[in-house]
Amino acid sequence: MTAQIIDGKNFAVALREKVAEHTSYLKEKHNITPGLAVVLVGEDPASQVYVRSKGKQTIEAGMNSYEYKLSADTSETELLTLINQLNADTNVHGILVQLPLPEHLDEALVINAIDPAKDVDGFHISNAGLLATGQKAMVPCTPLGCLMMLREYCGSLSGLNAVVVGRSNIVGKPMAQLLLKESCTVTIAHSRTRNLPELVGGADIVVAAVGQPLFIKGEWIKPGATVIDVGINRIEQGDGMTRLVGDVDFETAREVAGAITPVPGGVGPMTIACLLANTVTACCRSYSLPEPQGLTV
Ligand SMILES: Nc1nc2c(c(=O)[nH]1)N[C@@H](CN(C=O)c1ccc(C(=O)N[C@@H](CCC(=O)O)C(=O)O)cc1)CN2
Repeated sequence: MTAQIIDGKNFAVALREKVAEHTSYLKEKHNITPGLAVVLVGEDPASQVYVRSKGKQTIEAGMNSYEYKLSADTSETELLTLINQLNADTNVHGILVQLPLPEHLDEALVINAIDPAKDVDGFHISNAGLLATGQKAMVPCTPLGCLMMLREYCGSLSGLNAVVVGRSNIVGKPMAQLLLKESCTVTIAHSRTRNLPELVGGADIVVAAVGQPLFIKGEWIKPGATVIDVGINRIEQGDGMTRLVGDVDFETAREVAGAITPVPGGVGPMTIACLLANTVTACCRSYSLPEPQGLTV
């Protein structure tokens, strides 16, 4: 059996279309344009690419994009002052601070300074708590994108065994909460888990977010399982070139799985599409307008 490839690029195109449709509805019916502010501190090359892409896709969806590029030596006070200004700005419905931050900045302090209603990354402690208690939250973009694709491929997830490999606040933990909310039986594993091949072997759904290239092997996977690979790792090819791979050994896994996301072109494109979706959701909530179907869970 060769797995069906879950094409995240197609999913992202469809989601961005929904976002653009609702944005134009908000403009026409309510004279509101959703606005997203993205803050980048420093010159990390990958972050610069992601931030550029976020700005471009925000504008393409018809929303307002506000970019703030701060030098790597920006102080915590300067960054918090900017966040407070954005919190108070009624044209800004979503605020995002690109991660990772330079080491001298306290990530938790910075994230928790964002107004939770504008926290379109869903990283604020209030949103994490709301999600963990099954209440309406801003849902982190990468897990949200994974869940949207899983629902489409598996239909009902109720009763399925799901293993999330990875325990980060950004992906692993919220992913596990979302799957639990879908009535999956969820196991959170990580790089130190002792019987990982055995656990993965019992899973109908495997979400790999461990941050280690090719960590999960095809022979661990249960035949027919759905595999979602969140990893984005650049590895040396041997000829001086680098190649992007996930946390799953795609070539062996695709021979066993029922469906699998590739890297690149799987989860990654959905992350930015979900960010746009969260911005529209945050905008609607801020005006107590009905939320559009299909932009969140
Ligand atoms: N504040 C945030 N910081 C970071 C997040 C986040 O969600 N919020 N996630 C990542 C980076 N990221 C978005 O910010 C992101 C990563 C990857 C992709 C993507 O489309 N990847 C492509 C491959 C791209 C490449 O060639 O390098 C793919 O997988 O197909 C989009 C967004 C960390 N920081």
